[in-house]
Amino acid sequence: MITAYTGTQVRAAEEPLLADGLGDVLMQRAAYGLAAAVVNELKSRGSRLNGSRVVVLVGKGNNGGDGLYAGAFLAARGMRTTAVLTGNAAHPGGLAAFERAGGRVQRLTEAELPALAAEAAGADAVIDAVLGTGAKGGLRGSAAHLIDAITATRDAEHRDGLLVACDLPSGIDADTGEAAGPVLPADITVTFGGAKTGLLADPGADYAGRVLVVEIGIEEHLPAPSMRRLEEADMARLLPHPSRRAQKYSRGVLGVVAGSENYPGAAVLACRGALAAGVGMVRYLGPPSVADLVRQSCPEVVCSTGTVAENRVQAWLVGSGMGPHDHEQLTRARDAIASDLPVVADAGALPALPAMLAPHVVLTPHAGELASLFQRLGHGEDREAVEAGTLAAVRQAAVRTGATVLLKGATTLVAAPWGTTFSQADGTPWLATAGSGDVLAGVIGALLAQAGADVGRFTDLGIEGDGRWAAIAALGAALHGRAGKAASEAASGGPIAAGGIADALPEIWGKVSMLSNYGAWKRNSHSQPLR
Ligand SMILES: NC(=O)C1=CN([C@@H]2O[C@H](COP(=O)(O)OP(=O)(O)OC[C@H]3O[C@@H](n4cnc5c(N)ncnc54)[C@H](O)[C@@H]3O)[C@@H](O)[C@H]2O)[C@@H](O)CC1
Ligand SMILES: [K+]
Repeated sequence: MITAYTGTQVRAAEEPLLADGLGDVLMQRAAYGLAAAVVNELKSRGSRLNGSRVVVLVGKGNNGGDGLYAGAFLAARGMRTTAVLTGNAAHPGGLAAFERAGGRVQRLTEAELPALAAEAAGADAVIDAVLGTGAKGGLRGSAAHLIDAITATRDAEHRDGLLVACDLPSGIDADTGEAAGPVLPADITVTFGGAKTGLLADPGADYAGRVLVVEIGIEEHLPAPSMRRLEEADMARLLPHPSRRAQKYSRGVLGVVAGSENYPGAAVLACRGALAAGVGMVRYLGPPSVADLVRQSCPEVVCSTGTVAENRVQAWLVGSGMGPHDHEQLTRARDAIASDLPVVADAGALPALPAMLAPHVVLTPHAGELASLFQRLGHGEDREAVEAGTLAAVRQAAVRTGATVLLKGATTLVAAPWGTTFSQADGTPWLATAGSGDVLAGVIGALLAQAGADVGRFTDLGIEGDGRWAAIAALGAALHGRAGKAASEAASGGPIAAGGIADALPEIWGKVSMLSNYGAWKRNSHSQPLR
């Protein structure tokens, strides 16, 4: 599991060591990890280290101190290293070490700015150490102008020197991932003690590139993470496995209220997603013409008639491919939400939600749908505002609705109404295709239907109480993302259609389970009932 923390959490974890006078030791560890990452990356690019040109952009705080000590390590390895001091001061110990190692120091002035920007744009590597967790707002003044000029020159001259962010890209909010000004987009972010939440939420994640965590000795003082990302081993532990005596009803039945005369395909894709994700049975409720199509496309699905109350299921999926005029379907969606069973509410169900929901209701909006939801709740965020602050938006939506909210995007975020947040980035941009969300809703619905009463697999991972609904939604996003990626890879990196995501999913599930000893134990352990 990748865990992430707010800047405040990391700084609090540093406190006991700072009190013991270990501040400089922490900084040297951080700087050494940063320098090592630069060296490794330059080597993997085939660059010669000796004589290569490195520019360190240095702010006046400890982030700049990290950058200066890292620059000193690199200068000592024979790199031609320049530190550009963007503030009116610099970390004294770091500056002295940098100069001792033979680094060149330049103060940023308006007159020098164009030459320094050109030097940085043409360098083999730039270390961005202007602002870290102590930043208040984004880059301003000459530091902001310098970043703009470096970006413009790199673009104009097609330069691709390595860009490395020290702890986080300067100007990104460590907690929220918001960017309040220009930001240099990094190839790698080397972050210290633990990932910062802002690196795992867009737009911060967009600017961070690959995130490497360097241990500096504060880790045992960190509290419970403020954000988590499920990796393969976690997925394997959370995936349900049928017990030897399982039968279709005990494995979970998902009721699907989706599709309409206008969008019949959404019902099919939602059912295909559910069937691929281990559910015992799918029951479909909807207009007869859509039911016919579902029967033809997925003969495994049982098409039922009647009301929600008349159909026995363990969870509901409602809303995919439904519009505001599909009154009968909307009534079913509302009844399902009121049923006390776990529900995934997608697309057309989102405008029909009651004011207050519960965490076992999982909403799956994209940014535009979340903005509409906010507007109905009487708050003004538009789509742009949601995209500029995805983490704050998803958390607010969860708090305001009381539901678990999954915000779809390049980085998918899931927030429980209190506490737990997940960030998954398992997919490929090819997943942005019509019907992809219907498959995702089906996958999450199937996992909700299989949730049962076994909370042990969640608490084993430190996920308590109602946080498990968010974990299930994150697991669904992880499976969906990886299946999409696998489908594209099977097409040599080419495009995928939504149905292909469902087709690729069982193999992903199998591989994830197989790679985990826990999964193997669970499959072979006949005395362990699922539910
Ligand atoms: N505290 C510690 O012991 C450690 C800190 N580390 C590094 O220290 C960083 C945090 O250091 P600091 O608390 O000094 O904070 P920063 O280095 O992030 O920045 C704080 C300084 O920048 C100024 N500043 C804040 N916002 C600004 C803005 N928008 N424009 C211009 N100047 C602004 C502040 O007045 C202050 O002087 C971490 O990100 C990490 O890189 C690491 O060395 C590990 C150990
Ligand atoms: K930085």
